[in-house]
Amino acid sequence: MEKNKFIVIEGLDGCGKSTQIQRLAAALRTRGEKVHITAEPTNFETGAYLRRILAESQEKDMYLQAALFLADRLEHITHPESGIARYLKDGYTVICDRYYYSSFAYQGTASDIDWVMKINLDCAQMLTPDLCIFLDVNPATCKQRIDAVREKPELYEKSTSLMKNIRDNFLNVLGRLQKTQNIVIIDANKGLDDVEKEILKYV
Ligand SMILES: Nc1ncnc2c1ncn2[C@@H]1O[C@H](COP(=O)(O)OP(=O)(O)O)[C@@H](O)[C@H]1O
Ligand SMILES: Cc1cn([C@H]2C[C@H](O)[C@@H](COP(=O)(O)OP(=O)(O)O)O2)c(=O)[nH]c1=O
Repeated sequence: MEKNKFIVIEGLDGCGKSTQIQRLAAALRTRGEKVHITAEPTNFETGAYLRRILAESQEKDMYLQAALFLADRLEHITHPESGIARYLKDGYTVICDRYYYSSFAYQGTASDIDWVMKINLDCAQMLTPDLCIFLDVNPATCKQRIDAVREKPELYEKSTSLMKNIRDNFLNVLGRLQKTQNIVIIDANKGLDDVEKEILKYV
């Protein structure tokens, strides 16, 4: 893969995104690439507000949530100093922990998934990733991993059945988008080294 690419890593909470992003970044840096790691929700104001909603499991309308994630995403792309577009322009490979695919899967559980896709994909300044890798892990395994490290589960970590619905949404939406976007689904129910090797085949 050429330099200066926008790579998104997606998957359920606890699927291993953060761990694999660190490993991928290290591998790309060894190849001499400049790498910027980033995540959604962001640390900007809307992202911080969203993290509070998630941590406190606040009752919020799904359409409102989808709009807030979109607002956070727009700032994430366009922020003049630390936005994704700025890093890409400066020659970095950008690796992003979650992007609009998460809005489709999570906010799509209790709202109109097509509306969530429309507001995101129609958005004038929205950047299409060069590659999206979905780490597909059994929801029960993800739930066990989360419960092992969290005192209190967040909004979307409350039950294996909710996580199963989110996985189904991911697979549905990614299947639809695979026709027009570069999307790879990896069986990530394996050891860390095996998953890393599989990811590197596509990057
Ligand atoms: N392939 C794997 N096998 C076993 N444990 C894993 C694997 N990948 C990640 N983990 C563990 O699962 C937990 C969640 O991983 P993390 O990378 O934080 O996931 P995420 O960022 O997707 O929430 C961590 O404790 C991590 O060490
Ligand atoms: C980007 C995004 C995240 N989310 C949710 C998924 C996760 O449950 C949560 C936080 O994501 P994440 O930071 O990956 O989880 P954690 O740091 O707790 O391991 O935000 C959405 O619901 N919609 C979105 O558009």
